[in-house]
Amino acid sequence: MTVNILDVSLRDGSHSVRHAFTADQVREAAKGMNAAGVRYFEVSHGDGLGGSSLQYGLSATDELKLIEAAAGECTTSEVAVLLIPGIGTKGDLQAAVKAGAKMVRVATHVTEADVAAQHIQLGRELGLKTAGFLMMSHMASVEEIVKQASLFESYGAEIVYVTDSAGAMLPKDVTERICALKQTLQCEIGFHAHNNLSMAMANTVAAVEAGATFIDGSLRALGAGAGNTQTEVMVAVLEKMGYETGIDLYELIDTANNVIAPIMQQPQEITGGSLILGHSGVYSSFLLHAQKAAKQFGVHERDILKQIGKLKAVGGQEDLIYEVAQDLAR
Ligand SMILES: CC[C@H](O)CC(=O)C(=O)O
Ligand SMILES: [Mn+2]
Repeated sequence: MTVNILDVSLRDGSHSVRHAFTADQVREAAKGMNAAGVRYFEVSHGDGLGGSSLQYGLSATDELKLIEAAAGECTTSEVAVLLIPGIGTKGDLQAAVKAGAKMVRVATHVTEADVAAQHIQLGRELGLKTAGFLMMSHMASVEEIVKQASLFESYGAEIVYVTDSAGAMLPKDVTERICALKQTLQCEIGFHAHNNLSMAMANTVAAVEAGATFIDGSLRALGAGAGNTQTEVMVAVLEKMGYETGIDLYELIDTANNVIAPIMQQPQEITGGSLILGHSGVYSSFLLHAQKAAKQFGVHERDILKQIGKLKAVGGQEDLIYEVAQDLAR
């Protein structure tokens, strides 16, 4: 049995380093992942193509330069990009392909797959490996996820991901969703975790056991909030479970330790803030915005995050974090 691992250190990790990756850092990480046999790894702003902005955070280096740097190191690996319709455009995807991208994951809020039709179709027309990525999957019922995933499949997605953006799911939530998708869809199923409740590895194991064949991880867990399932640990766990990953564990550990660890701006751990992300069901990428707003308005980050969870804020509503902080300060 084979599990395809897609590493998101150079995309989800962009949130964690405040979008400050340099071309040299990306080149070194890409070189290491290619040598280790990682089939796909994602490169772009944390919020996907076109994400560099005041709203989401400005990139230190143009993401097309990062994609080019990564693609230049690939002999067997392929560079993936994330595209959130409305943040990135079809033009951004075409430019990413010119820079060397071979795969696209079109991401929408879990109840809004219909906004992805033309982007998924374009991905297929461009010859890319094309996936749909249902963000904040904890917010929808199993029936709703099946409905939305079926839309992705009908547009041409070859893989549909259940994405635990808030790190709020428990293994039984993952099992239910992946099993229902396996029963209904023909395409492959993927899973993306965040470790805010320390459930990333348990959820990943649940996903694979339920039939998911594409799994995300990041080296040293570099990602938003408490980070993702740690790729090098996941490779070891999957090997012990008897799955083929095609990855050389030692090469991957060396890349994690020698390239990714020195880039990290803070330890990738479960802090009070990231714990509340998982507990209240808040987007992992909201954490650093909440910390900034907390400082600016003299309130506690966890009060902001708890309120954001109550408001059921979704990606794109980062400005609400500052409004909530201002209200709390009053
Ligand atoms: C804001 C985009 C987000 O980081 C995508 C993702 O990785 C997730 O929803 O977990
Ligand atoms: Mn993520």
